[in-house]
Amino acid sequence: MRSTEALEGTPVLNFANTYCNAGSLRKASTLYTEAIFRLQVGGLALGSGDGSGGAKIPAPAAAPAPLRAPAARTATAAAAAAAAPAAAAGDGAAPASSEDAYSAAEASMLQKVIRTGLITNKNDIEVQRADPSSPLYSVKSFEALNLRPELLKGVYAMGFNAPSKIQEMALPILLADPPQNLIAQSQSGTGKTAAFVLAMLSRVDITKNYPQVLCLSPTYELALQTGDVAQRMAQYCPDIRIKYAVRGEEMARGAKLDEHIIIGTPGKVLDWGIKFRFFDIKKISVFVLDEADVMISLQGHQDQSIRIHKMVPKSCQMLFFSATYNGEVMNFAEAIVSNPVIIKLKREEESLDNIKQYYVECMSEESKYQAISNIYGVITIGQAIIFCHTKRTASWLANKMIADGHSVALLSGELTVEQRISVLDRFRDGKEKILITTNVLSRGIDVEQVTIVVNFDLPVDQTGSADCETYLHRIGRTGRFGKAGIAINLVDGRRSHAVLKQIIDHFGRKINRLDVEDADEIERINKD
Ligand SMILES: Nc1ncnc2c1ncn2[C@@H]1O[C@H](COP(=O)(O)OP(=O)(O)OP(=O)(O)O)[C@@H](O)[C@H]1O
Repeated sequence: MRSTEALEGTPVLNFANTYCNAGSLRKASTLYTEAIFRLQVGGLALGSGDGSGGAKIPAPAAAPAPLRAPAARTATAAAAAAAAPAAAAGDGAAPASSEDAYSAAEASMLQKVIRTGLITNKNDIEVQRADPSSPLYSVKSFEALNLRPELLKGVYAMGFNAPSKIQEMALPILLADPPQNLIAQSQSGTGKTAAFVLAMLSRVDITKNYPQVLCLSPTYELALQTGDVAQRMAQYCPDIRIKYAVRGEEMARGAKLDEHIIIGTPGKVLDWGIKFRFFDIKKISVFVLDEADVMISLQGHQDQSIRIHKMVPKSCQMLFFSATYNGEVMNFAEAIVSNPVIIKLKREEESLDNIKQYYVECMSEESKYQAISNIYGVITIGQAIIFCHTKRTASWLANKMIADGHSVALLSGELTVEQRISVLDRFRDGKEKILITTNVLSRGIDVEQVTIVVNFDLPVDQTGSADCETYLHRIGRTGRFGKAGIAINLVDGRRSHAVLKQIIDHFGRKINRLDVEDADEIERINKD
């Protein structure tokens, strides 16, 4: 992961490291936010309504065109006039250079930061069992699991009343005696981490002062996040000790770990377990691979994870968890985990059913901006995400909106993971109402409170054709879980019209035209 490494050694990270090691990434991310603001890391334009949040604000110039009646609640007239991004001007569908490559682990981390609760999934669970003779259980309550009372108390203290769908099926397997191996897949936010953390904690034998449970995470941040869940769940079990094996954590030569649980990244765990022998890997009885697809894919940490996997004893319980597994990775997982039970929670199909889609005819980048101003002038919008094709357009738009008095967060691919986390943290907490972003946020991230998604530029692939999958992911950010959402597509020029038509044809859904100079019409989109 590029960014955290690059920041290591800076005051920002050292300060936050100290905090993270105390076990709370959430607190750390707040510190990052503050530290980042102080240091004004280049490229981050993040502002509040008064424009004082460190944003780069261009000087005001042109006023926006007025709305037709009843224009009583027009947007602030002091529009800024930063130079419009030339590359995109006149045709929002231009296939400008792609940016924002980000890893599945980063996406998962951002997801965890922005999500506030459990995602309830009504879809079916598929269970494949290697040993058909052993019966299948599911639990409807945490009491039924016969947990230590202190652990049960911790689960309830976290606000968990009943197991989630995946937990119903996974927990009996995780806690089974004799232990069973498990490969589990279910979408992000469905309670996987909580499930395996509960298993990790309940498997600890506190009479033995050495590591018994090893949990591997692909990144420093994810390891800390998992540790944070473990510490909260074990808040009434002070006798259970957890150690992070992540960068920044150092041990004296010859020292031995007496913690029960190690949560860490593969490189550090290899160093500690094999090179320095700070713990005896042969005594590990539970091995958890979080984000298993990243950990065992060829592009991921396969070599290191497999080396560790090979060192743990055969009798060790193997638990692989992931939101996704591609076919190859699943085959590989099945090959290295003996007799696994495989649980899959089918993903709820993203659908356009409860999203009202509109397009707005625009002449230029400026008129796209005007369209947004007019909409904001008429209806009250909770939180919105605006997608741009390039980071240049995104930062141009952010500057203009900030200058217009909006509270705007900007998230683009050039930000470090810490910066992205802090931006999302603030947006989730409602500190900014508008999030302007590129495709960095289009996939996999659930922002529950978003009511409007604006495609400032329609999503296109390398050839300039409609990227319908990305379109679905983007507008799927709104209208989740039965709530109605609104998607507005700003269209300028021949090419972007052609892209819009491809999207309409692809989904077979009408996208209505919205006249943003007619306040009545704008008001109606909020009511229909
Ligand atoms: N049984 C439960 N009841 C209520 N909330 C829960 C329950 N289990 C987990 N949660 C909460 O739901 C959210 C998502 O849970 P969790 O992080 O375990 O999901 P996940 O599937 O591991 O997600 P990801 O794939 O992003 O890692 C968290 O805020 C967690 O505290």
